[in-house]
Amino acid sequence: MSSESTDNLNSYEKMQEIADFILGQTEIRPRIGIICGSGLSGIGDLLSEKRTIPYTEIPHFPKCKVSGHRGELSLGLLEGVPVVCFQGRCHYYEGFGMSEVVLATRIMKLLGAKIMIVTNAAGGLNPSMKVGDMMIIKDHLNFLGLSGISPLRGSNEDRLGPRFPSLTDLYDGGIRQIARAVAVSMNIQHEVHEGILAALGGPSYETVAELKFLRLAGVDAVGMSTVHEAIAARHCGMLVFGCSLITNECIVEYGTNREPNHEEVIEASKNGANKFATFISKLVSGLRQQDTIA
Ligand SMILES: O=P(O)(O)O[C@@H]1C[C@H](O)[C@@H](CO)O1
Ligand SMILES: Nc1nc2[nH]cnc2c(=O)[nH]1
Repeated sequence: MSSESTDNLNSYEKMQEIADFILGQTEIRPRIGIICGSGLSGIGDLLSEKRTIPYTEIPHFPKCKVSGHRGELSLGLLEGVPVVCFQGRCHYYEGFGMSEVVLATRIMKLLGAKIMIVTNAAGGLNPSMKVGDMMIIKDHLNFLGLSGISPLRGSNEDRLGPRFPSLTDLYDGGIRQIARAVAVSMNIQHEVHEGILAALGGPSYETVAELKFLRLAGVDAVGMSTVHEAIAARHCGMLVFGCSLITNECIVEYGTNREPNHEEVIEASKNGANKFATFISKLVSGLRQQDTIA
């Protein structure tokens, strides 16, 4: 499929076909689905009894092309929990339609996942956040969604969820609590923040004026993804946990001669990837112990 916006993946039957194809490749029946952000595909390397499928082999599946995204999924056991890990995502700015952007989310639901863990690389706007820190997403400000660009636009698929879902407490409070406890157990609580993610359209980074505006609005970190998947996950009844790796400090002053760039984002996520992956795998272990995935 081309990366042009075809937005033609709304068909439940097509999604079921994709899910059936994946289920036919493995005995793993995932309880948790993970979406890996830029440079964070290493989470999938921690899986045992792993079966990896390149997106190019999956019927109808869009092919993501941004560097830092591997373009494959892995099914296996993480801390003994069956999971599916999407190592690479499609972004709206690439030209994909929203139904392609959230396809992985809907597929994990059809594979049987109850919880979605969604991750991304984000710019740190809150001055207390340093490159390499993590931010548990407490809530989001979705600038695309506020103007009607939604994965739920179009006729509703009732087999997935309701026409008018609520997004109150979208990022599950119980899972966030477990994540905070994991941070303490790893002695990284000073590096693990909790805050508001703003989603912008990208692919350009933000202007100084936009960042000043976002700061006034209470935003802690800025990204180009994640919120659409979170909305689609809530729509189809999954619990959502979101976590950002802070890959760059937002430049909120003029004339500094500093600029954000994707190479810096990838470099920072490479450096932070191991700790981030350990944090996510310990969270999965915590979810198993609390029977959240039963
Ligand atoms: O897939 P994510 O949201 O982690 O990727 C971020 C947003 C852009 O794709 C890119 C910007 O550097 O990283
Ligand atoms: N919008 C946005 N997304 C990012 N992803 C990684 N860094 C950034 C950033 O500074 N801004």
